[in-house]
Amino acid sequence: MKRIDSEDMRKLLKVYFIMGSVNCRLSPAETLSAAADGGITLFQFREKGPGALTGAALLELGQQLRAICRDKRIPFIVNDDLELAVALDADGVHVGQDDLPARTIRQRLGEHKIIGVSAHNPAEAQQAIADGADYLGVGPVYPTSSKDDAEAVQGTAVIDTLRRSGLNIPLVGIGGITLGNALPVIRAGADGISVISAIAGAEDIRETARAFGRIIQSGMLPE
Ligand SMILES: Cc1ncc(COP(=O)(O)OP(=O)(O)O)c(N)n1
Ligand SMILES: Cc1nc(C(=O)O)sc1CCOP(=O)(O)O
Ligand SMILES: [Mg+2]
Repeated sequence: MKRIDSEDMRKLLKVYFIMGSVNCRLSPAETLSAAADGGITLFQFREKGPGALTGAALLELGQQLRAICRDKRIPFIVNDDLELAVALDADGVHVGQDDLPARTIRQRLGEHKIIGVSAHNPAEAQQAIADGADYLGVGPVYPTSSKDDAEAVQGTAVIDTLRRSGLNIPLVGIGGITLGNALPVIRAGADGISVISAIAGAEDIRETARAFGRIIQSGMLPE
């Protein structure tokens, strides 16, 4: 099978929800189901941070969330962990600058799986593309409390810089994105937004996911 087409990838990035058990107010299954009903377009299982599950419990949760994504027809991406991704037959893997190189992931998974890479500047982005990335995650755009070791806040300027350097790869902004500040991320050149807390911690998860979709689709804030 062949690599995902760039235009299909851009569509998947529109409302990219990321979470693990530590991010959830409700159970992870309830959280993901509600977000899926609200129209998220892509999901990343990121079981990370204090209290994160390991071993059999990690695998069990992964299987549960994987099944929900299959049922709702949402591609399922695993963060960092290539072996977990293989065990869960994930649709792809996301890696950062301190993780396994995208080239290694591509060699192991083949052409048909989705590979995302975090990039913070044009040099990292160019390397990711050369290594076979299908999309970039760029951030933190705004201050975030969901990642202890996040880089310095970059604002939307980092996305603008990447686009002005001529990069046309599908790209998603990440870090501190909310319904109130998502639009400038898109206007700077991102194809979508990637969110943990604004959806996982929302009072109404389904409606919040839906509202992100409306903003990204219309390029406008709701009335
Ligand atoms: C879509 C997306 N973008 C960026 C990241 C961050 O990846 P990384 O820098 O490897 O940090 P961790 O998430 O592993 O802590 C991401 N996960 N997803
Ligand atoms: C997982 C992650 N990566 C980041 C990066 O900058 O690469 S910021 C981040 C956390 C995003 O969570 P929230 O939407 O709650 O701010
Ligand atoms: Mg990582």
